Order: sequence, then C-alpha cells, then structure tokens
Amino acid sequence: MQGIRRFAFPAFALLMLLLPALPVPDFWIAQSNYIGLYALVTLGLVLLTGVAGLISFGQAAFVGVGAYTAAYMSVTLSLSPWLALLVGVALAVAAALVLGAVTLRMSGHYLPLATIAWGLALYYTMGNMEFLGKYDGILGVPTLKLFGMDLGTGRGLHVLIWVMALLAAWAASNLLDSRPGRAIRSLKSGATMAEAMGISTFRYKLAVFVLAAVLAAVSGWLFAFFQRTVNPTPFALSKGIEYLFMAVLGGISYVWGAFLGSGAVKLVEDQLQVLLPRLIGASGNFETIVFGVVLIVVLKFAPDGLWSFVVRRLPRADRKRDWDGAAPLPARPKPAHGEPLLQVEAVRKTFGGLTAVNDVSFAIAAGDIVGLIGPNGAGKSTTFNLITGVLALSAGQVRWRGEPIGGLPSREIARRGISRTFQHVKMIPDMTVLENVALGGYMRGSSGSVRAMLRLDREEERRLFAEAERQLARIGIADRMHEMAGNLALGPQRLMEIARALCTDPALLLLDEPAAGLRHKEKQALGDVLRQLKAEGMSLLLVEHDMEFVMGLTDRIVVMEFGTRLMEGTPAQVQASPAVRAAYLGTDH
Ligand SMILES: Nc1ncnc2c1ncn2[C@@H]1O[C@H](COP(=O)(O)OP(=O)(O)OP(=O)(O)O)[C@@H](O)[C@H]1O
Repeated sequence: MQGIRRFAFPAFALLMLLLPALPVPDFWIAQSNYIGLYALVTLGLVLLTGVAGLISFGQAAFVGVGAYTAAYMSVTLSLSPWLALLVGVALAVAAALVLGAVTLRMSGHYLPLATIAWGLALYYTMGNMEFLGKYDGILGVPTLKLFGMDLGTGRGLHVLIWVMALLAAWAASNLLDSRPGRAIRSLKSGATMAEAMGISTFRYKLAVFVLAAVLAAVSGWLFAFFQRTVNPTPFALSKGIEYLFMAVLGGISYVWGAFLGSGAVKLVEDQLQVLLPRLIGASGNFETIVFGVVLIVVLKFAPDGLWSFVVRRLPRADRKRDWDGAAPLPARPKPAHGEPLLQVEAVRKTFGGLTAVNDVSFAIAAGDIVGLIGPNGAGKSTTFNLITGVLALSAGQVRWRGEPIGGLPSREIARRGISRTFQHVKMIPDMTVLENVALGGYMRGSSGSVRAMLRLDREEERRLFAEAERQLARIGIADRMHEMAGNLALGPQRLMEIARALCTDPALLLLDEPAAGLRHKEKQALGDVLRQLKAEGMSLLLVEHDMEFVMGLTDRIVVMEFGTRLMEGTPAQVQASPAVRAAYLGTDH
C-alpha cells in the first residue's frame, strides 16, 4: 500500500505531461491549462492560508501583476516574454515585501481586511492606467516561443504550465518537510511557541507571503500567453475569493488539495454554466450561487477539504529513519557548576491598574533546581513570561550571565540558552512527535527556504532528526516519535515539550507547571526525567502547584503571593514557614 504514495505523484505528473500527446479533444487541453494555472495560485494559498494561517483574498491581484507585466513587456515594449517573467516575479516580490511589511503584523480579522483593500487597490490601478489600456486591457499578446518552438495556446503551452505547476508542488512539498517548513507550520499555532524556539515569525510570514505572490505572478504570466489578451476582470477581488474557495474545497492544508480544488471548481463550473441556465430558463452566473452554497456546506461538514478524505484512506508511512551516524549538531559550551546564570532583579509587570509581579528578585546558578510556587494568580507565569521575553518588563531587569536581557524579543533570549515549556502545551498537533521536537533544533541549523525547496538540506535534516530522537530517548518516549503529536495524551505531550526545549541545547530550562493534569504514574515518570536532567547538570526553574512534586525535586524554592516574593528557602524551610502555609490556606500572616 505504501507504494501508492510513492508512485502516485510520478504517475500523476507523467499523465499531465503526456496529456497533450494523447488523442484527447482540444477542449480538454484548454480545461487542463486552466486547472494548472489555478493550481499555481491555489498552491500559494495552501502555503499562506492553510499552512501558515494567513488569510488572503487578494491573490488575484498578484496574478494580475504577472499577467500585465507579460502583456505590457511583450506587446508595448516588444521585449522577450522570458525577461517579462523575471520582471513580473521581481515586481510581485517587491509588491509583496511592501504590502507584507505593512499588513502582516496585523492579526485577527485585520489581515484579511487588508488583503481585500490591496486587492481592490491593485484591481483599480490596473483598470485606470492609460498605459495598461484601462478596462480594455492589452490585446494581441504573442504566443510563447521556447528554443524556436511556438508553444501556442494549447498542447505546447500545456506542457509548460504543468511543468511549472508540478515543479511548484514538488518544491512546496519539500519546503514543508524541512527546517524552514516546520517554522512556517508553527506560525498557525501563534507566535509565542515559535519565537521561544528562536524563530522570527515575522520573517517567515513575509517569506511565505512572497512565495505565494510569486506563484500567483507566474500563473499570471502564463495566463497572458494562454489568453493572449489581458484586462482587469480576471484579477478582481471576486476571483481572489474564488481562489480561496478552490483551496478550501480541495483541502487548504494540502499541497495536492490545491490541484484537486482547482480541478473540481473548473470542471464543475463549466458543467454548471451549461446546465443551470437550461434548467432555470434564463441566462446568468448561477454557478456562483451554487459555489456559495457549496462553500458553506464544505466549511460545515468537511472543513479540511476533499483531499483530507483521500489522505485518510492512504496509509501513513513513518519517516524513514536515515539519520544513524549523522554528525551531531553544534552545541554551546556548558556553564561550570555554580556559575551565576540568571539574575531576576526587582522585575515588575503591571496590566492596567493590576500589578501582577511586584519587584520580584531571585537568582539561579548553573546546576540549580529552583521551584517557583504560590497560590493561583500569584504571578508565577507572568514572571516566567518576563524572563523569557514573552511579556515586556514594566520595571526591573533580567540578566543572563551578566548581560541584561530585559526588553529582548523571546527568540533572542532563546538564542542565549534559555528554553521553556508552557502551562498549556503548545505544539503542532498535525506534525509527528519527532518533527515537533526537531522544531526545537531550529536555532542549531541554518538551511533556508530555497535550499529546502531544492532538497539540498538533507544532511542537516538528518542531523536535526538524530538530535530530536536523542532528546526523545533522553526523556523516554523515543518509541512514540512517529505518532502525531495531537494524538498523545497530556502526559507524553508535556514530555515532548521538554524534549523540544532540550533540543534547543539550553543552559537553563524553564518548566511551567509540568505536572499539571498528569496522572500519578505520569507524574512519577516526569519526576524521574527531571531528576535525571538534574544529575546531568541541567539548571531548572519550575513553576508547580504539586507540593510533593516540588519538594522532592528542588534545591531552593521561591514563594510568591499577590505578585510579591513572600520568601525563598530550601524545601524544608518553605514547608516549615507559617507565612507560606497561611498564603496557601488563605489566612492572614
Ligand atoms: N495578559 C494579562 N492581562 C491582564 N492581567 C493578567 C494578564 N496575565 C496575567 N494577568 C493577571 O496577573 C495575575 C498573575 O497571573 P499569573 O498567571 O502570572 O499567576 P500564576 O501565579 O501563574 O497563576 P496560576 O497558578 O493560576 O497559573 C493574575 O491576577 C492574572 O489575572
């Protein structure tokens, strides 16, 4: 069965490339050309919206950039269409960089609204420019020639369209299975975890936005030589919505969903355009109404799209374990036992009128296991977030090995050797345990998106997976590395987070309530893991509610109450303190 996956792609590619040589009607070739062109744009949306979680209604405008560049350069300027491809892609990159820099920092519904705004703006720009022929556009685009061969608008062009679409699918699949790909896949779960792994989330948002724009521009460039005329209508906002519909229908998180969605929409649209006016007895774009209804039904009953039904039926192959003997990743020199690591100096955090953390100070030296305890709402998690740069300090300073780190973004703090887990596990549920942990190794690798797309990053990938497996073995769940992270119970998920944090090669590990929600046996297993880390010389700071767990593990405990440091001492001193007991029982002290 596994062969299905291995052979499906080459078989599909071969079929599409050989289609023009088969005795099929020209109409089929034209349809297939449209599907290839749509799939290029939709593939960009899969990466941008499905994988990275950035919704865009404006992709049709980038198609227009490619198409108009092709038409203007080849008709008005009589320049080479191949030069127009370079210029069209360069213009799309430039436009995406500018638009992305402005809009990608927006969150929630602001980003989709912004994409509508620039989709409209680019559409009206195309329609109002004298030199672009206003709403009539540019007519008489020549056909493409390659090595003296006229590709025409049918079978010859089909080969080029599908070579480009299939290459794009290959590159996108490679990208998603790589160091930068895992970074892109982490964007959807929010920035906090990704940044804690050293990832610049903005950089990757911009990269994937540019990539989607390039795919759209290439589609537009091909479209100009296919249609041989360019006007603003195919690049309107409604087309941008249609591309999104294709992606959602096909399966917005799947590379092959782009092809399935484009094919389904194009073929069904043609049938409906003939059938519906006949049925209704009047002419009109009735297919748009049907698509609207279908979209609602898909979103309600099959939000993962049609391709998810195919994937579910295909056997899932475990990643081939090819990393035996891979060279170890670079590691930082370990601090000497007792060396001062972290100094928290009178840190304060206010939220409006509430002072969540009020001038709290403590220090951690290499090899220390320190507990941070206190009743609910005492300010422990906020203190964690101040140390790791998730929240900005209102006052005070945090020093790491003498250097002030207060005010640095969390990825910079992570780069210095502080790693963490989260009170509520943050992971990528549809990635395997191994891939989630390999995300922790992000900072120790260097392969970029282009190397990944061309699959030139395999040696580094082997090193990353070898390290991820080593860390999983260290915490005792290596046997579960091929499972989907989202299928794990809470206990193993927390262990996976610790392995991911260890994969960053930290000098200090911050664990936020690692035992919360765990069953007794799971707590024991976690305790064993942490004791083992302690024996290996790892420094730990842990927030924990389970007293028995903390007391048996830590060298020192900082107790917080109402945002302030109530006391600091050994577990025995803390246990004996009437003030601590009163804080927990809620009585005066
Ligand atoms: N982003 C925020 N905006 C406003 N108030 C906040 C924010 N984050 C935390 N707080 C408030 O700050 C106080 C400290 O919260 P924090 O989560 O740090 O406590 P905690 O000791 O970790 O509690 P728990 O043990 O319940 O997790 C609480 O009163 C909380 O409601």
